[in-house]
Amino acid sequence: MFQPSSASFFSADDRSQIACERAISEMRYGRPVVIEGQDITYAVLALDTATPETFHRFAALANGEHTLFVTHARSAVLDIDAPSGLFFSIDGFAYEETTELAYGRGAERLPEWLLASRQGEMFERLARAALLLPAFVCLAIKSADGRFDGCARLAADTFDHTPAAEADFAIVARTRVPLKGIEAAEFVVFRGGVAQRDQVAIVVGTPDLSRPVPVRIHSSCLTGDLFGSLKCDCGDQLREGLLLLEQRGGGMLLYLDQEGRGTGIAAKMRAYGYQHQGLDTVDADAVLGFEEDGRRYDAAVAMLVALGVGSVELLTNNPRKLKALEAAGFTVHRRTPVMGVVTAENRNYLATKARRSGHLLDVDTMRQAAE
Ligand SMILES: Nc1nc2c(ncn2[C@@H]2O[C@H](COP(=O)(O)OP(=O)(O)OP(=O)(O)O)[C@@H](O)[C@H]2O)c(=O)[nH]1
Ligand SMILES: [Zn+2]
Repeated sequence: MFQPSSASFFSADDRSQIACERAISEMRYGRPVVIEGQDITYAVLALDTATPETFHRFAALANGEHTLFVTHARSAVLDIDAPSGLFFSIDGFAYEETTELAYGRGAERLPEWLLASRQGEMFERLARAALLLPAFVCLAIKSADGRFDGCARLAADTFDHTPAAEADFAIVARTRVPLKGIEAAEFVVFRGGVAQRDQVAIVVGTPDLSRPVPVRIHSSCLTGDLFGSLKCDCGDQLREGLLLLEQRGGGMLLYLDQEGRGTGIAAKMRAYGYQHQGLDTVDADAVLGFEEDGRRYDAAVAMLVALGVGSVELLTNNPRKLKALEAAGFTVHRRTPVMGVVTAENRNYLATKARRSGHLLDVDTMRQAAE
């Protein structure tokens, strides 16, 4: 018979995990959340989902003591060196002025600021988990401050517990889905991670698990994968990758729910807006407060383990994926490049990835090969 290990359904770790999930959900609804630190407790409002009305309500309650948290990447865009981000004093700032300061290109006056300490990294991770821009209106409060009664609360160190949750994935369904040109494809659906979103692995053929398994780890790209956007090479890589797996006699493609390098479709479209103004893919993300590439591969690791894979041939040009798998204990037997087609529209994007993000791409050779 099942014996509960304690009198309560939830363990302490469960509780902090739940607090975190609730806070993320509340943020996406545009409501303030209380974050209890060892030294300071903050009420925070994610600017991405705030409205002028909620912003001004928060500001009025704050009596001018509220600040704007921005990340290291955003601080650097504003020419300030702040390793863990910083807090701007925004007393008297209107909503539009604050959003401009947080992720616009025309911030006219920089108010006084204070460096953030470790809490900055926590704010950044929270925003990433919520798929929101990493900019928060903050107010230091006493833990029992009645002004924020009813708000979701979480402990600042909650994220120290989440890596386990990020890697907790279970298979919920697997079934055959024949694809164009690939008769033997099986979709294996996993559920888990912080947001319990579903992720899919596509097993092509019958890979020999006793040998290095050909694996492609692909981050979702709605525009490229589905609509054939000319701005990137993702759709080509997706289809090329699957065909390559078939040619190898079997392999696996992990289709990770990491739109926009994990920033989400909304942030990616904002970044495209800045790219139309002439910024490259790295600088456009930085204006929005994002580091160059903050993707984690815990889900990929968990999926490969569940599928019985130990050693891989990795189909990628991205050395970070290689490092992530090696750090998780996989043997990367070899790396095979996956090339899309170079076009006038994606040439700069690919060149930026090679030049600034360390991708192993020789864009000129690719273009000549395509001609
Ligand atoms: N933020 C941002 N994301 C982009 C942009 N263009 C494409 N993406 C995203 O970048 C990711 C591309 O990921 P992957 O297909 O894993 O490719 P990769 O990291 O380039 O590595 P390999 O293809 O394995 O060499 C997808 O999540 C896209 O949605 C952009 O300009 N800005
Ligand atoms: Zn893409």
